[in-house]
Amino acid sequence: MTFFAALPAIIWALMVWFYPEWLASVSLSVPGTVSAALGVVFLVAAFFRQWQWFYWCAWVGGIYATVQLGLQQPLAQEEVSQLYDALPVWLSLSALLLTFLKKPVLLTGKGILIFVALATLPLSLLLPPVAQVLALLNPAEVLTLPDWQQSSFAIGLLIWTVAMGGIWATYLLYKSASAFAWSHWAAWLSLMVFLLAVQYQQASTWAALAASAGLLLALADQMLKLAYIDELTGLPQRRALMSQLQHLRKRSAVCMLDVDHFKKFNDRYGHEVGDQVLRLLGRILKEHGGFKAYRYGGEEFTLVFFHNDEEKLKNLLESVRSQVANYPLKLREPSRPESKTKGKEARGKKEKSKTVKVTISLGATVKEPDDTADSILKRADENLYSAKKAGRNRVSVC
Ligand SMILES: Nc1nc2c(ncn2[C@@H]2O[C@H](COP(=O)(O)OP(=O)(O)OP(=O)(O)O)[C@@H](O)[C@H]2O)c(=O)[nH]1
Repeated sequence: MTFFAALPAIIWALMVWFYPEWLASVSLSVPGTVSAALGVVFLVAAFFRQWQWFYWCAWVGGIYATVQLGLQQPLAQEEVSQLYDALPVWLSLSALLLTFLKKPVLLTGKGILIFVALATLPLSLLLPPVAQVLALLNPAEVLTLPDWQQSSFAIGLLIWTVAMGGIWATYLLYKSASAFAWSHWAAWLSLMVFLLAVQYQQASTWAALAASAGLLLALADQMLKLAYIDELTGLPQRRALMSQLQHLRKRSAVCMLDVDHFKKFNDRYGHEVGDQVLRLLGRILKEHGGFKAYRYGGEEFTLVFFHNDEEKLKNLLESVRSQVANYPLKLREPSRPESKTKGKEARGKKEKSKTVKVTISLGATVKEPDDTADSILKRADENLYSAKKAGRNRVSVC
């Protein structure tokens, strides 16, 4: 789903491919459209203190400014054509570097330096010697196949864009990347597509707008996650649950679930190991299927079922309970050696690990016609209490 941040770039690429005449016919006459779009991303990112977005805004802004200053004349001029050949190299190298660079917080010396460099370094391409060197590396030039020269697109550039874009997108899919990571790919793609569509009026403006829209969508996704997703387990949290419970279908059921003796567990193995248990539980619930899981708070989770078949409900909950109870959780020895020498000795030996098991109790109830969010949660909680009272590590449904 995080792929949606790339949609503006994809739409822009499809428009260039299928309806280039449409691009020529629509005039973006409002002055400063791109500055306004990047300004919105800046403002929203600053408001929510999402500094990482600033680097990509600077990257888009710097390249857009360079294009405006250097590429608005006929490509036949030598300096302009050198800049045109140098741009794909610059775009690709800097985008990859920025993706993999460990970025500091913006408001530090290093952060500000990187930000300023991203915004201003592309302007160095306007100096003929720099553009000349990069133009020599131009992969598009190397890949240009003479027979295809008649095409309206620069074929070498197209092959380069598809190849690099494809490898990058496969990597993002493989990594189940965030919307933010997709927005980087999208910003790069938007600007590469601009180079392919350089002959069309206002292509650079459309490209920068598509890149900004991708960044803004990724920012919206981040905001939703901050508001609705629990960081520790990756499950939706209480706010999302309450909104789901407001629109519960007629046939549904709710279950409250709680880790048994979690306080003792925390006291014995430490809070970090406790967190490990909660993360594991989150993963089991997410992967189990048959319900939607939420972290209610602390060591309590809520499951929402979209049916009210009690038999099916009991079987599912029993399956979750036994999966958790039988999961051997491997713990690293918590005690760290006091001295470096001891540490080395310890690392030389095989790392000791200990296996522990945790159990959960579950209380569920099916929806009644006049139930509210609070009343159904209260009944599920009472059933959870019964399961605890009956000895824990069990399911109570009624
Ligand atoms: N590690 C960790 N512990 C948490 C977190 N949230 C809540 N806890 C701990 O969960 C424990 C809950 O303890 P209790 O409510 O007494 O429940 P319990 O010990 O599980 O006992 P029963 O529910 O009766 O089986 C407390 O010690 C909290 O500090 C968290 O995010 N991480």
